[in-house]
Amino acid sequence: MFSTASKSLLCCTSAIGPNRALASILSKSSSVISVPQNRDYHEVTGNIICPNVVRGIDHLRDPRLNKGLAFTLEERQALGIHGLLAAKFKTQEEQLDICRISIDRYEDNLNKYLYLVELQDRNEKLFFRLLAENIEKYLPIVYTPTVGLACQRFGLIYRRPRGLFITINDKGHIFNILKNWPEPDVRAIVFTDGERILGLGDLGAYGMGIPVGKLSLYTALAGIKPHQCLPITLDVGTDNQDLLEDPLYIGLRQKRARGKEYDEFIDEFMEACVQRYGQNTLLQFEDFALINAGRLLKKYRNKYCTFNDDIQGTASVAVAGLMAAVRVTKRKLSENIYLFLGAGSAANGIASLTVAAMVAEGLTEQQAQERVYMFDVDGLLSTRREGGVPEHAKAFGKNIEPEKDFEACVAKIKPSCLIGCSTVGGAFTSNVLQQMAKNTDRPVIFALSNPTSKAECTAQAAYDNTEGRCIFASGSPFPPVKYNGKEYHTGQGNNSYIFPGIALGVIATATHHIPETMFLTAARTLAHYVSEEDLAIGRIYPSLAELKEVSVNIAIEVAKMAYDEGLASVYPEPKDLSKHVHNQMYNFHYESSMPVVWDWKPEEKFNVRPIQPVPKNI
Ligand SMILES: O=C([O-])CC(=O)C(=O)O
Ligand SMILES: [Mg+2]
Repeated sequence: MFSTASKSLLCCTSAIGPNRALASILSKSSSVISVPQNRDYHEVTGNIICPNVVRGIDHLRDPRLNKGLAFTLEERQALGIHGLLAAKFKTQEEQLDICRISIDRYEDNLNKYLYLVELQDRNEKLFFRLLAENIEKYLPIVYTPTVGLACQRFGLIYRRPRGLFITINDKGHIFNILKNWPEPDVRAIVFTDGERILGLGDLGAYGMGIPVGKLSLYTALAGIKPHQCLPITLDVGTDNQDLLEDPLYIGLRQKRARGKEYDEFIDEFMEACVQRYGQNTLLQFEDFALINAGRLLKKYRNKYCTFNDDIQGTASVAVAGLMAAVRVTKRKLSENIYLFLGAGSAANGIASLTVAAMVAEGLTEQQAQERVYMFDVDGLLSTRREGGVPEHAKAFGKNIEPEKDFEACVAKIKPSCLIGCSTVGGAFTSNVLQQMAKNTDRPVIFALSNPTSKAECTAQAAYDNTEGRCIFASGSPFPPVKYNGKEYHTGQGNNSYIFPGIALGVIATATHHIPETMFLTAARTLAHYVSEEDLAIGRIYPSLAELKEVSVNIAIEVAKMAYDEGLASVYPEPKDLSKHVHNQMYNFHYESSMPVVWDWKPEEKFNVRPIQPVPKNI
């Protein structure tokens, strides 16, 4: 049986390229350098290029070296590629124009996605510069929401592999697989087990698009060098029956490993990562299901340099939005009543960080928790309901009358902030939204589930049903809203405002673990970026165009905190942290490929004695 995903036909660009393995097998941990004999291999790892093992044509075939028509005449001749390119010499700017024109020709976003994937495989610097300079335009393609579609269609669009697939069958050998990754200087690994891909559910090995997309933002937004980033999918099977029957499915065709087998696998993975790349390697959990996300974070957070983006990154961006909204509602965080739809990892992460922010305003933890309500598939989290309150959300259960009807709940509890983390598209009905408008003068409404189809309501619906009085944010982008003759540009409360900056700060200081307070620092830094102009057009986040600046500033604040709290391992502490952070960053512009030539004068300072006759039979 074909899944819906694989049945739909696609017209796509070709991304086929030579599938050559890259050269260096240089393991930090073993400090053994082995240079493969295969002539097709060459030594290009990270910033290090060994010219004696890079053949001329590799400068065109290797995406990290390729500049296409931007190679100068001198470079073409010196590298032995003259004649392999058309006569025209182009600047990177001219190439960027061509890229934009080419992408604009596609109407279908998935084809735009494929063009960009192919560009990344062909010319890395051009890809990242294009993305970094056109964030508003291309972020929704390489990232949410289009990346969600790409994951659903992954079996069809899978061409050149990117990242590592480690399966449950590799248990006992994970370190050996990590050794196959050619880059010796990985600083950050984003990994998923594919069980909760955005709001789309269990996509198994098709989830690989997510770590790849997240790491594209590491580079484009925070300038983390591409060779320092490694995307990994942990393939432990899938419980998605549709995929198990999909002939195009590329993952293990078996049910998910669970329990002891799964836990041992993740334990081995975490340990193998630090064994291969060092104790300070940043390990970002992405799109794990509720049953694993929270407990694994708790298990590893003080042992490794790790965080869960869906819990902590999402929490940080949501709290930043709530902080910025204070300037409009004139209500302190501790004066709101919060109702969450969904009581999963994202909801609990946001709720906990909001509690921390309310405590910072002067409430006790208990007083702060009393202001937070949650509603899940079984209704309001009431200690009196059948089955009680799930363990992971215990802090937010209330001793009140159970309620299974969400609309009734919104009327009864009268929240001033409604936060959707339910993955139920359209769950904020007109009635719910109208009730929010009755509850308070300026209701805060966040529809955070991704991608767009899973958002709890659209931006337009939120404005239409609250007489334009709401403060709205969503996880996926929405087009501008028109209300009462005015246009509003609502913000995207997506963790992309947070994780690249956190990662840069952590990497630049080699922080050995990441405390919760770092996410509060990131939230405050982000909230400071929201200008009066942003608020005037309905946006409680800075524009996506400012994402790079925001990310670098989050990194600097995180770096400061790492030193203040004794978490950094880069010593001595740099005098100028901002400069230190900037110094680590990727250069999006082409650099010269000319061999470096320098003066070298052999000096014969000594009078060498004449060669003596060599005695025989020695
Ligand atoms: O990827 C995104 O857009 C945000 C996120 O982490 C999720 O929804 O899981
Ligand atoms: Mg996620």
